[in-house]
Amino acid sequence: MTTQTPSPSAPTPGLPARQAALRMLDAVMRRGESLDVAQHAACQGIDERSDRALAMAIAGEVLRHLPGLDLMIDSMTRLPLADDAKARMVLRIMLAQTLVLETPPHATIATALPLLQGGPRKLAHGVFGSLMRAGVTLPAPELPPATAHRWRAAWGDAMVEAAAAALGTPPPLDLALADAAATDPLAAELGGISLMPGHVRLPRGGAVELIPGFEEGGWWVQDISASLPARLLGPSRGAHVLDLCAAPGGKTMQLAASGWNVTALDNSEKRLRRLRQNLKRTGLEAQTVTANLLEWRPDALADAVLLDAPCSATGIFRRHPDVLYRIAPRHIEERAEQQAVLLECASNWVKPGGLLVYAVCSLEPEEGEAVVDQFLAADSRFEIDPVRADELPEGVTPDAQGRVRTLPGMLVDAGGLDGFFMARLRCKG
Ligand SMILES: C[S@@+](CC[C@H](N)C(=O)[O-])C[C@H]1O[C@@H](n2cnc3c(N)ncnc32)[C@H](O)[C@@H]1O
Repeated sequence: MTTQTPSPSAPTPGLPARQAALRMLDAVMRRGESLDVAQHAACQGIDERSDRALAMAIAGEVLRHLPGLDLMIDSMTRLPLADDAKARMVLRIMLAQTLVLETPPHATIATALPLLQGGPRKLAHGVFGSLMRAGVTLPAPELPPATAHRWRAAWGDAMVEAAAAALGTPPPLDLALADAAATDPLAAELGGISLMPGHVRLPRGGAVELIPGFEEGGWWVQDISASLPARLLGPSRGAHVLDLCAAPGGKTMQLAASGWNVTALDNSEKRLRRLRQNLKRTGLEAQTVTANLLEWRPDALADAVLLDAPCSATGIFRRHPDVLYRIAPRHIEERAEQQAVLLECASNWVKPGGLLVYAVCSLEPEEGEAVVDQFLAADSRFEIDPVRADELPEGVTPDAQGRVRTLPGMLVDAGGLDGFFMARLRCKG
C-alpha cells in the first residue's frame, strides 16, 4: 500500500469551506448582504454540496453565537481586537467550529489558521489554544445589543429573552398542506404534530426533497406564522384574489388550494420562476405577472387583495440570523416608507366590500402596526375587519384591535414560530 502525500501546492482539505465562510461573514457584516445572497459568490468554485453546506453552517453558527464568541475572545487578549479585524473573525469561525459544530480542536487549527496566511496566526493560535485549555463551553445565545435594545423597547424583556432562546434552538420544519383533510394522516406518517388544519410540524429541518411525499406535491414548506395571512381570507369558490408581492409563492399556493382564482404578481422574474416551479410541483394554478406593483394596473377590481410586503425580515431571524447584523434603524425606516406606498397602491384594487390583508415577516412595529395605523388614519375607505381567536392557532390571540402579531415566546412548547404582523381590512361597501 502506498501513502499519498499532498503536493505542496495542493490546498489544505477543508480550507475552501472555511474561506467561503469567511467571505460570507464579510459580506454580511461589511456589505449588509444576506447570507443566502452572499453564499452564491462566496462558494464559487466549490463543487461539493457538503462543503457548501459546511461553509453555510459555520457562517450561520458564528452569527447565532457572535456576542458570546466575542466575550471569550476578549477574555484572552490584552487589548481587544478591532471589531472588523480578520483575526477576530477567524477566531469566531474557529470557536463556532469547535464549540458548536464539534470539530476537534486540532482539525479546527489545521483548517482555519491558514485563513490568516501572512497575518497574526500566532495570536489566533494562542487565543484559541488558551480557550481550549481553559475548557470553555458555549454560553447561552444572545441577541446583538442593538437588536436587544430595539426589541426590548418595543416588546419588553420577556420577548428579548424568548428571542435569544429561539436563536439557540433549531427551528422546526413546518409543512402547509394543499388538502387540510390530509393533516392527521400526514402528521401520523411523518411523526409530526399539527397546530391547525392544513399544518404539520416536523421536529427539525433537513433535506426537504427527501421527505416522503415531496414529489407528489401535496405540501410545501411554510412556517405556521407565514401561513396565517392567507388563512385570513378563508376559502373561496373561484373569487378573484390579487396576491401582490407573491414570490416564491407560499401564499399563492395556499390561496389556490383554498379555491381562489389567483393572480400572483412580483417584480422579480427570478423569484417568479421559483413560484411557477412550486405551482408545477403542487399541481396548483395561478396567473403570474412580472411587474412593479407601483406601475401595474389590473383589468378589474378584485374580491380580495393580499399584500405580503417586502420588509426587514427580522421575524425570520431563527432561520436567517444574518438579519440581526444587517438591519439597522435606517433600513426599517426605508422599508416602512416603501410599505406605506405599496399598501396605498394595493388598496386601490379592492372591490367595495372586499378584503385587503397586509402582512410583513418583521418584528418591527414601524413596519407593521404603524403602517396600518397610518393607512387607516389617512384613508376612510377602509376599516379593520377584526381577526377572531378561532382563526389562529391556540396560543396566538389577536390584539385589542383585531390585528395579529406573532412574537418569540409564543407556542414555545411546540417549537415557537416566526415573527409576523398582519391585519385584515375591509373596503367599506
Ligand atoms: C415577503 S416577499 C413575498 C413572499 C411571498 N408572498 C410568499 O409567501 O412566498 C416580498 C416580495 O415582494 C417583491 N417586491 C418587492 N417590491 C415589489 C414591487 N414594487 N412590486 C412587486 N413586487 C415587489 C419581492 O420580489 C419579494 O418577492
